[in-house]
Amino acid sequence: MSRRRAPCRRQQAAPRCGAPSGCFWSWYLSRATRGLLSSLHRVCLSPVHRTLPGVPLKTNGLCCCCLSVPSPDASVARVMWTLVGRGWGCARTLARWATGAALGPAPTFGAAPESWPTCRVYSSAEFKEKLDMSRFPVENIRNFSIVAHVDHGKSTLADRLLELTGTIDKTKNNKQVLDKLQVERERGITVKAQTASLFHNCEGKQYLLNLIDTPGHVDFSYEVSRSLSACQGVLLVVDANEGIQAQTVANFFLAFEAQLSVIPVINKIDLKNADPERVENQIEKVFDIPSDECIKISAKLGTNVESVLQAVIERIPPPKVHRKNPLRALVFDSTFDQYRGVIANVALFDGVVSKGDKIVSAHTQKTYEVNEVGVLNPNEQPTHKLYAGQVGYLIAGMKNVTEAQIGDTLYLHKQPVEPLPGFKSAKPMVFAGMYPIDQSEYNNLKSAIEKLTLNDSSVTVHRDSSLALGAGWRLGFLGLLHMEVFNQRLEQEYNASVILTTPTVPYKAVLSSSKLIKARRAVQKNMIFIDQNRVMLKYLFPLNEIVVDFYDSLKSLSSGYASFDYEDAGYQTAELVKMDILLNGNTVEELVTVVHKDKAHSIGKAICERLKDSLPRQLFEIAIQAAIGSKIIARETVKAYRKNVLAKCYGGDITRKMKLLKRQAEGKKKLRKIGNVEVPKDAFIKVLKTQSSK
Ligand SMILES: Nc1nc2c(ncn2[C@@H]2O[C@H](COP(=O)(O)OP(=O)(O)OP(=O)(O)O)[C@@H](O)[C@H]2O)c(=O)[nH]1
Repeated sequence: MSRRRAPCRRQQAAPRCGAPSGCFWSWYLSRATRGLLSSLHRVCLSPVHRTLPGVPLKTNGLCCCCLSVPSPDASVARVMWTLVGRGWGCARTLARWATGAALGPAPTFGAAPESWPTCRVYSSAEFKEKLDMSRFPVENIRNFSIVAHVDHGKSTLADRLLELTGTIDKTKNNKQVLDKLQVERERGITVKAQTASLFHNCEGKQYLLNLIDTPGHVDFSYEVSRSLSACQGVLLVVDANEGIQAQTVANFFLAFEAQLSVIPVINKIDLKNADPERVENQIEKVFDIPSDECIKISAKLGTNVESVLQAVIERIPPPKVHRKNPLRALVFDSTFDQYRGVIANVALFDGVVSKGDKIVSAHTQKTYEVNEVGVLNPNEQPTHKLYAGQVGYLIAGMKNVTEAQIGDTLYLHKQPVEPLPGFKSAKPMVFAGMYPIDQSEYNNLKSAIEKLTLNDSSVTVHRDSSLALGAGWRLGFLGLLHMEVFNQRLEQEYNASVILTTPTVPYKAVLSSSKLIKARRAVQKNMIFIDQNRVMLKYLFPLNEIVVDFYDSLKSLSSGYASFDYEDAGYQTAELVKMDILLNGNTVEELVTVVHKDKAHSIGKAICERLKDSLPRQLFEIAIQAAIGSKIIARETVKAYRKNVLAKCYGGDITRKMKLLKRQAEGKKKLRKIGNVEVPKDAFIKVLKTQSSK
């Protein structure tokens, strides 16, 4: 007897009813509760929905319609009809889920209950209206960055702006939401500029506010300068207690040179020691901005943050762009997604771009088809099109990281345009060698470095190799923190472990045996009094003196009050020496360093001591020496020793002896021979670590 199986849910006829009835919604909920609720969550979080009168958001992402009606079925129905009635096609998505129509034709809606708004059926084209960015004419767009000195509250202010515009919920967990990277969360600093598009309703007009939260530390200033290219204004945030600091000045001048509107925002007015009036005076004196233009806020408590939004609309001009011209889009940032390829952040200076368009990269001249365009809200939110003046993202099947250059111009196929100026390339200040711990990991590490440098284009990469550490790269960074963060991101985001060699700075050497070069210490260039308590000092320093621990020493000496910024002042003559490390008279190439003459002895001694601790004793004595030219400045000795692996084998079994000797021979393969001395790889790593901590 054949058994008939009960029809599965998908085979059951989906109810097609007009007004939501009990059975319709029960079926709907039982079938796709999870998917539905997550969809509903998005709907309710959508700023569009937020603007519906009488539908305020609740903290868990659902709107009050969902929460205020006792029965979940009824609440879902109510949300759907409310949305439909207001003309938002997202109800169609709900209906698709409700009837299983994602697998078949879209459902037809009948009349809504009398007390609810009238509904209509949306075609799929109309459905896309929700994300139709054409509803933001150029005059309703404001593109701005938040810039400040470290910890003055940029990310906290960004949180409040996201909350005020309904982009995120106001919950305890929503802190520094634009600091998305693990390294940012762990270190509590921003290292990567992040974009968010906010939809804001002001006096009956819908505004599109594109906000870029930037890092404050000097090592990431390249992120700031790039972000400013997509903006017409900046919020210059100044701590009401600390006042103007080094990066405040540096960032102001970046914005000033780019001719952007600057809105000074004095933050942390809630602090006990806050003195906003003093900071106002500083701002007037140093930047020549009238003190009445300063907005005093507490980003933490949300005090007066609405005035910031108002000022953004009133004081920052809309972008000057032409939508009717052919597309001209600047790639100002990009990331790599292993499934979708390169995701390029673009600012549109002219024209329109939509899914399906054929675009060309001015840099590579390659043509691509656009798979997706959208805005960051703050997560990716696909849109139908992006228009000139807007900032968003674009995915166009670029699978290779070298195809998406930051600063590149994208244009439509067969409609070439003059490329945008792009960006000045970053000038690395600190260099270090990077090697895989295990050479078999070389290709994986190569791919990881390529992907990460796509997201951090200020790092320079050149291939390098070392006899001790194998094939690797020579990387250039903007500072020591930048180097540490890059290394940490490699580990956290790409699961790569690497050996980083001593950070060094670039030198220009005149190769002459007789010429000695006169040393130069820091030279004071000028001194400006910002107010009664603050002074700005300018010095010319040897770069090597400041990259490693200068910042920390300055902070501890001044109890945290002094701040520091630097820029490249070109090459200067200095009394530098090349220090060799010798093992039994043979130079160890990996440990050759350039050091200041006065520090050569202490550094040489430390390296010799560490090498002595790391070298295994061998059959002969090993002399470890630090030398400048032919002059030995430090020496350590490793005493002779013979390890007799057969010592414990008394007579007998020859196979056991062979095994022990074989194991010893294998161990020796991991050693590098310098002259007659065998050096394990670990020894190099330990010594290089000492040098970097010096
Ligand atoms: N009391 C007080 N603290 C604030 C206020 N705004 C920010 N903070 C605190 O200041 C610290 C730094 O805030 P962030 O928003 O991370 O500063 P940031 O400028 O983004 O920092 P970086 O991106 O690393 O330069 C955090 O501990 C915040 O809680 C404020 O208005 N009042």
